[in-house]
Order: sequence, then C-alpha cells, then structure tokens
Amino acid sequence: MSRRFSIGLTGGIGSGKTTIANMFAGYGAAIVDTDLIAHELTCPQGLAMPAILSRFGAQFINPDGAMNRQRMREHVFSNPDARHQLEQILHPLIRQQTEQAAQTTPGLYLIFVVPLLTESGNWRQRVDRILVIDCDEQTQIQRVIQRNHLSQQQVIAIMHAQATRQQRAEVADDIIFNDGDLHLIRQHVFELHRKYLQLAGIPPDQN
Ligand SMILES: CC(C)(COP(=O)(O)OP(=O)(O)OC[C@H]1O[C@@H](n2cnc3c(N)ncnc32)[C@H](O)[C@@H]1O)[C@@H](O)C(=O)NCCC(=O)NCCS
Ligand SMILES: Nc1ncnc2c1ncn2[C@@H]1O[C@H](COP(=O)(O)OP(=O)(O)OP(=O)(O)O)[C@@H](O)[C@H]1O
Repeated sequence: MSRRFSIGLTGGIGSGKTTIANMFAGYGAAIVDTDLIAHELTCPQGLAMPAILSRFGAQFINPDGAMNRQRMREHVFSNPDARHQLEQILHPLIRQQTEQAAQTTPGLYLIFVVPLLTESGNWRQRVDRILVIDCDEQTQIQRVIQRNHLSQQQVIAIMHAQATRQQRAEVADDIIFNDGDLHLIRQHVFELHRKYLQLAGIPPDQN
C-alpha cells in the first residue's frame, strides 16, 4: 500500500487545532489526533495506566482506574522532571497508536494533530507538510480559561512548557491565523484543502 500524503497540524494550547481539524474532516481528510490517543491511553484500563500507577502512585489514579487529570496537570506543569517522566511513559505509546491509526483511518489524505510537533524532533521527517494554527497568546489564555476553568497562571505555566509562536512559525509550511471570524477561517481551510488535494495528486472532483 502506498503511503498517503500527510500533514502535521500543530499549535499552542487553545489555538484552535481541534476546531480546524474538524473542518478538514468535513472535507474528507483522515484525522489522527494525538491528544485523543493520549486520553485513551489514560482512561480506565488504558495501556499507560500500570506504568503511571507504578511511577506516580495511587493518588494520581481515580476510583474508576483513569488518570486523575487535574492532579496530574497541576503536578507536571509545576515540575518539569515529573512532566518528562510522564512523557517518557506516554510518548512511545502515543507513537505506536498513532502509526496504527494512520493505517486504518479512512480519508483522502492524513492530518496528524500533534500539539508538541515543534518540540518533538522527528515529525518533520514523518509528514509531507506542516500546518501551524496560530493566534495571539492573550486569545489562547482567554479561551483556555473559559473552556477549562483554569487560572491565568495555570495556562501560562502550560504555555511555558510549549514552543513559542516564533519557533512554530519557523517550522511551518502553512499557517492559519485563527483569531477571528470562523466563516473566514473556514474559507482559508477550504483553500488549503484544495492545495493539499493537488499536492496529493487527487483530482478535486473526487471529493
Ligand atoms: C498533563 C495532562 C495530564 C493534562 O491533562 P488535561 O486533560 O488537562 O489536558 P489535555 O490532555 O486535554 O491536553 C490539553 C493540552 O495541554 C497541552 N499539553 C499536554 N501535555 C503537554 C506536555 N507534555 N507539554 C506541553 N503541553 C502539553 C497541549 O496543548 C494539549 O493540547 C495531559 O495533557 C497529559 O497526560 N500530558 C502528557 C501527554 C502529552 O504530552 N500530551 C500532549 C501531546 S500528545
Ligand atoms: N476562531 C475562533 N473564534 C472563537 N472561538 C474559537 C475559535 N477557534 C476556536 N475557538 C474556541 O476556542 C477553544 C479552543 O479551541 P480548540 O479546542 O479547537 O483548540 P485546541 O488547540 O485543540 O486546544 P487544546 O490545545 O487545548 O487541545 C474552544 O472552546 C473553541 O470552540
């Protein structure tokens, strides 16, 4: 089987990755979302749970066997060593599951949604193109406060564990500035979709 044309989609917390990936899915792209995979790995009986229990202890596990996300978030974003340990458990499993999902998810071309694409070395070699979702940091902060009910300080601590806007811009082939009217953003997404079809060698009337 020949390898499908693939795009790595990234952006900072709250930039709009999921919103925009959903728009591409509406045009027929296959979406493999590494955040969703990370959630599956840490749900009750998730593949990562035995290692998380043994490394972090029972206080990080909910009664149903899932990871206690709030407690873990508070722990790892104030403690870089703990964050690296959690990543060492999760990232190899995320990679494995991502590769499997890439084989089995149907769609015209593949979009990998990867929050830490800029930070984690070898994605450049794994995809044909990188799409960055960008927006003002103040907008990111406001969105995450509103959506997750975190404090401004907590959101800033997460942003400090991520690449800067400048670092992401440096790896981008395409950028969507997602800080305005979603109708205009949808138009931009459609233009990029047509460009990706062309780069993938798929006639536009097949979608
Ligand atoms: C720290 C955890 C427990 C927080 O859980 P929570 O439910 O609050 O957030 P969620 O998982 O939905 O992630 C939301 C966003 O946080 C940011 N984020 C998550 N993990 C990290 C990380 N290791 N470094 C920097 N930012 C991160 C990303 O922007 C992500 O989109 C969780 O994110 C986690 O298990 N992280 C480790 C796995 C990982 O690196 N995931 C991100 C890439 S796949
Ligand atoms: N252009 C926009 N205008 C207004 N609200 C938006 C826009 N884009 C996204 N949002 C809202 O901002 C929030 C964050 O968007 P989304 O979940 O798509 O971001 P994300 O990058 O996937 O977030 P995370 O990094 O936390 O996974 C959501 O509540 C979403 O509805």
